[in-house]
Amino acid sequence: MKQGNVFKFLVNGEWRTSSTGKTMKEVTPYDNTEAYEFQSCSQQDIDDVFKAANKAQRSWAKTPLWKRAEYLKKAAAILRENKDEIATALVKEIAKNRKSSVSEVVRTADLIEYTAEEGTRLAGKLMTSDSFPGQKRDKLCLVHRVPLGVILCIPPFNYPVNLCASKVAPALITGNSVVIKTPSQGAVSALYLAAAFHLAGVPAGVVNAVTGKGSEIGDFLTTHPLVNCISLTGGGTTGMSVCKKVGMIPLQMELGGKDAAIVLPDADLDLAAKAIVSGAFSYSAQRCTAVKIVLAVEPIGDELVKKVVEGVKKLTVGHPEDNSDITAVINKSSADYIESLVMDARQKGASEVCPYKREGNLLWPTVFDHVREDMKIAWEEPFGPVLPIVRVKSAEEAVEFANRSTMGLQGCVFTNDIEKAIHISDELSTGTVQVNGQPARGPDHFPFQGFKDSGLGSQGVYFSLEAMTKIKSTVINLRQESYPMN
Ligand SMILES: NC(=O)C1=CN([C@@H]2O[C@H](COP(=O)(O)OP(=O)(O)OC[C@H]3O[C@@H](n4cnc5c(N)ncnc54)[C@H](OP(=O)(O)O)[C@@H]3O)[C@@H](O)[C@H]2O)C=CC1
Ligand SMILES: O=C(O)[C@H](O)COP(=O)(O)O
Repeated sequence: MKQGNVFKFLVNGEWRTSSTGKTMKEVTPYDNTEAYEFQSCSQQDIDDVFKAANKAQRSWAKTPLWKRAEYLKKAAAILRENKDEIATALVKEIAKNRKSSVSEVVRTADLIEYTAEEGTRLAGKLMTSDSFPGQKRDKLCLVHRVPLGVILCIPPFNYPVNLCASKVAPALITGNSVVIKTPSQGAVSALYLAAAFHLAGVPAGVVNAVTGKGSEIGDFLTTHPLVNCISLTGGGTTGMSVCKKVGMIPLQMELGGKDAAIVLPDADLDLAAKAIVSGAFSYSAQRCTAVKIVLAVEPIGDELVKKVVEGVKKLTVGHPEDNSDITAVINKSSADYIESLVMDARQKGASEVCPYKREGNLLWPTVFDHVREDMKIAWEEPFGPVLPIVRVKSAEEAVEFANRSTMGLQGCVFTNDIEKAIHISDELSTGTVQVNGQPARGPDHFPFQGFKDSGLGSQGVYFSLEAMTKIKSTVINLRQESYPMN
């Protein structure tokens, strides 16, 4: 998959260099040294990839389901065998700490195996006409779930292996072929995922992967006539712009979040503080499901803030190879953006209870208390280690505040009163509400969806299987009614 140190792209079962000979280089987030070099795919390359995917799909769809499942299981085993090498790529490309990088690979193998199993159970159904008023039982409807065709899978930088597999595995088991557009930061990690399917013996053209900048090849990819579905995880701006450009094809969009943690006065504050620290700062808060705002219902504000600050002080800051909790954010422009939110909150008088500090792209975990709604940090998604805390007077005020966000991915509520928790869950405009726990996508078979600007459709193994298939029915019109008897 590479020539010298330069990685190739995967087309029709073959690792190739770009037709233009153009490559691009990627630097590590933590010291700006070269991480990898890979192909900058041209429109010609992309055309070749779609043609191959389109051609391979029909025979793949006719491959028995048990056999497709075997390929997936083999790919999962290959990932497990190579978890350390793939983790090295994750460490270098996206500065995820080593332990979390290894778990991303293992979690991905689990996800692929689970998808293989679940996919073999995805059955159609038989419907009969006599259940509808006035009808006789003279029509049998065979309802099948059929593949969509070629799925364009676009993962983000923060889970280039796992969020790629969460699209590829359900697509393959349901008989689709895939074109992976790797994220520019994280491209090699995603290529390793493609390589696992290639090495597992998946037929040529079924799994393809292109590399190149989204800003250069994104439009050509997403508007290509041979794309039958796009599954994208990324920022709201990217998602929205893709939605506006593509025609009438199914879309699965997992976009940004501004997940709120609502802490009620009767909550177990130790539990809440622990979940908030872990939820807000894991992988330096570069998770769509990170806790991005705390709404502390008085009078527990002071006590909660004290416990959160104690937890934050225990976080380690440094190099991903040292398993630091906080590592460099993805690039300079991200660090600059986060800093601009910090300066805005500082200037407008928020209390900096865990102070901001920066060395290059490494940002120390920062907590602002007494954040007000005129501060940008109350609404924006920093995608970096800065946590705003807002004091509110009631649960109703907390819900109203959270619902003013344009995003609606997840939210969480801490309380010992399950009735109140259910009521708040009913009221929050988010795809998921966690009770007494931090927001999280996993376990990966749970449904995962955003309301409002946070997305379109649902992910999660079974829900992705549904998303990557469509219903086809064959109606058998009988000359006489059919009532099977014992
Ligand atoms: N809801 C969820 O599940 C998740 C949401 N996110 C959100 O993603 C953002 C951070 O991830 P990040 O990777 O920076 O997001 P981006 O939106 O910048 O990129 C996501 C993916 O889209 C590609 N892309 C960029 N422009 C286009 C285009 N015009 N057409 C097609 N593809 C394009 C990128 O390629 P390239 O890298 O080459 O630009 C990348 O592969 C945050 O806002 C975060 O909340 C992240 C993870 C999960
Ligand atoms: O990409 C993301 O940020 C995720 O979908 C979040 O996944 P996680 O909750 O497992 O970190």
